[in-house]
Amino acid sequence: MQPILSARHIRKAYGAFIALKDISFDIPRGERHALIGPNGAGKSTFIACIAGQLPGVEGEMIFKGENILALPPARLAKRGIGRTFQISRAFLHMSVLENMMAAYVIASGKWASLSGRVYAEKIDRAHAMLETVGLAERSRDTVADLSLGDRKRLEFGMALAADPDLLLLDEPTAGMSIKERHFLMEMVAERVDATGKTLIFVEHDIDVVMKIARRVTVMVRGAILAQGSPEDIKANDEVQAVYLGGGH
Ligand SMILES: Nc1ncnc2c1ncn2[C@@H]1O[C@H](COP(=O)(O)OP(=O)(O)OP(=O)(O)O)[C@@H](O)[C@H]1O
Repeated sequence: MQPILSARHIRKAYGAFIALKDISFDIPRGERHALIGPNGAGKSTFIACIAGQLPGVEGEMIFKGENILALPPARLAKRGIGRTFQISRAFLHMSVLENMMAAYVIASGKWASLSGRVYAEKIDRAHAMLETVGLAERSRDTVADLSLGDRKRLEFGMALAADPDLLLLDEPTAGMSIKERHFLMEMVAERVDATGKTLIFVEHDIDVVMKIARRVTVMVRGAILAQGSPEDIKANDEVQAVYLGGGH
């Protein structure tokens, strides 16, 4: 099967510093793929390259057969690439339901002309998504009052509102307790599989990676060190030496 995403010789420099040296790999449709590696390896830079958030990226990023490297984030969203964003400060004092509604309105691209029927339909979808991400009981609460774990669930639900084919999550579990991390990522995996999406996520917790990823790419200093199943990666001596063994 044709991969949903093919990175070909991706190179990105910040001034004189080369953050991504020559990254090439394929992601099959429906895969749950983890990017791991020590701090500064280039994981976030690579995610930002796919999401169209960085200028001056060289190479080719083929998504569903089209080179998307020069496309701005809004066009990428339309083509089916989604990522989570932190809920901005201005929205923290709105309710959970209002934030989810906003995500549906933004995803539809119809800002100004919400007819009563369209509005009712979006409310229904927003309620259904809150149910899906386990926040139905919190719909009237203010986002600022949510726990970090619940806020991440909401951000994930908001990213799903655009129904992306490829979902990018950059350290979705950062700052969470071990229990919350597993709870969030099990829900993410279940949703990704149930809706036939493809997932690329950056994760530092190797236990979460082992449980959630079907395949893992290990990055070190802007290059790929290893790629394989979570079991292969854990057993790889080089990966143990530079990352998993704790010597980083
Ligand atoms: N805007 C920038 N300007 C200059 N250098 C940058 C910029 N953004 C990132 N870098 C550098 O590029 C390298 C890769 O950074 P990146 O954030 O992609 O790594 P990472 O693997 O995601 O690290 P972490 O796990 O710490 O988030 C780092 O050395 C970082 O300092």
